[in-house]
Amino acid sequence: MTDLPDGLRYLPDCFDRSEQEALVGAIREIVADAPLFTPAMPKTGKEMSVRMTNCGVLGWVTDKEHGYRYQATHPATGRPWPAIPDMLLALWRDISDYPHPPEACLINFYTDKAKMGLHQDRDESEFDAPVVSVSLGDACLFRVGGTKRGDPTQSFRLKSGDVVVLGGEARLAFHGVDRIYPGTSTLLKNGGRINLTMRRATKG
Ligand SMILES: O=C(O)CCC(=O)C(=O)O
Ligand SMILES: [Fe+2]
Repeated sequence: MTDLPDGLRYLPDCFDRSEQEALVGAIREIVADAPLFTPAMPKTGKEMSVRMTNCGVLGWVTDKEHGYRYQATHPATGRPWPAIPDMLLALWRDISDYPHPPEACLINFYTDKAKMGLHQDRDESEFDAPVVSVSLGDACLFRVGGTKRGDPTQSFRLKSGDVVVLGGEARLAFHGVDRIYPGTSTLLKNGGRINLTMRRATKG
């Protein structure tokens, strides 16, 4: 991990165990109101291996018909997304270096076999704000490269309580999750990994 792209910050152990437990409690409440759904790729309709939901005034969704987008309501219930928990807003205030709050917090749930292909987060119209990512539960192998798909990549392990910031030059860095390491955390009763990414979708 000698030369991480400029603007990528890795903040290990940002949340201690009791804070992680509090976050999981808050996520459980969110999921009770805004159930996990299975996202599908635009056009092909191929389902992703993660399940997801959101909190915030906007949420990121995707389906075969309408593709990647942010919207104010849950695709299945039609209800507004629940609020972003205060602990996450506090993290954003502390580390985002951006003067407005995040609008969306995407919640990804990975089972043992789930992964996420290399991609850029570019459905936002504000790239001055970073994407702030929190990992909970089982560790994963995270891959990050440059701003072009073919750029060299490097991989490192993210564990429960770690935070990654994709900002500055790295805001549009390609990244993905190659694999989950089952049984590496006791945080989630049934195992798996939760990733939270706070995003600003519109200009402040
Ligand atoms: O799970 C992760 O660590 C990354 C998630 C991600 O890149 C995304 O939701 O766009
Ligand atoms: Fe991403």
